[in-house]
Amino acid sequence: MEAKIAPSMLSSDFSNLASEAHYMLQCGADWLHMDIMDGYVTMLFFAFTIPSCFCSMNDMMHFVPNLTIGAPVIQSLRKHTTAYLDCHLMVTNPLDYVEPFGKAGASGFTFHIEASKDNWKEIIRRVKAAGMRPGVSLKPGTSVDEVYPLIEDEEPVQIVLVMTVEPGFGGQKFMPEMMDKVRTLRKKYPSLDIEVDGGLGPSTIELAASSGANCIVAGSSIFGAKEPAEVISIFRKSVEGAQQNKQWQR
Ligand SMILES: O=C(CO)[C@H](O)[C@H](O)COP(=O)(O)O
Repeated sequence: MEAKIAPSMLSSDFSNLASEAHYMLQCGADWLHMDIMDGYVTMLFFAFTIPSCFCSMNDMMHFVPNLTIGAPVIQSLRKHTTAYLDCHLMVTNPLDYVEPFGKAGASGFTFHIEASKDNWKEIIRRVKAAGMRPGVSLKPGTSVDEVYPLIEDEEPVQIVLVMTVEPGFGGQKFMPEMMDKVRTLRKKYPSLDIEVDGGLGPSTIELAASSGANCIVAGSSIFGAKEPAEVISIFRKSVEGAQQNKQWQR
């Protein structure tokens, strides 16, 4: 599988998003990874202040404890680049976001299995109808077999994003135990795009690549480097080497 290196724009300077995006592409990035988080700080506020008769529990639940960007930012960035915008939706109701993200110009729409147990078929159908590439992500505590039905469906997801940290924040420590999921997926689905996200850097890329990941998301290690192009190049070499030798089979 082809290597796709996707800097996480969560670590960029949001006040200069377009120029940061151009810089990453100049440094050799294939995709730009956009983290969409719905933030549950407000949920606690609302839970204590709004009587439950005004909104359902589902309306109050949010997926991650951080609030980032939404479709308007994707729409603004799209005016400045034709790059593949790899959108990772860490939100409670992914179906509500499909049309706005399609219209905004998102390229990939990756939603969480934990937030879509009842409606993933409908989400995939609408993502494709909106012209985006569907993907599914799983949190560290979720078993990998939960995503098999979405890969084996007649309208399948085209990428699986294995979280290697708890979703919510950049700069966390890579969880090597998640590599069992990556190896299992790679052995079962040799031509699937498998993405890893969280704590990837020069010291963790070999393990991720040799387990079978071909799409690499990294924020701190790329944006924090003196030479981001060098880090991107290290990632690419690791993935290409591992894919050539099929290292996960050993
Ligand atoms: O999805 C994310 C957090 O939920 C980020 O994309 C991820 O953590 C990347 O950041 P870093 O490379 O700094 O760990």
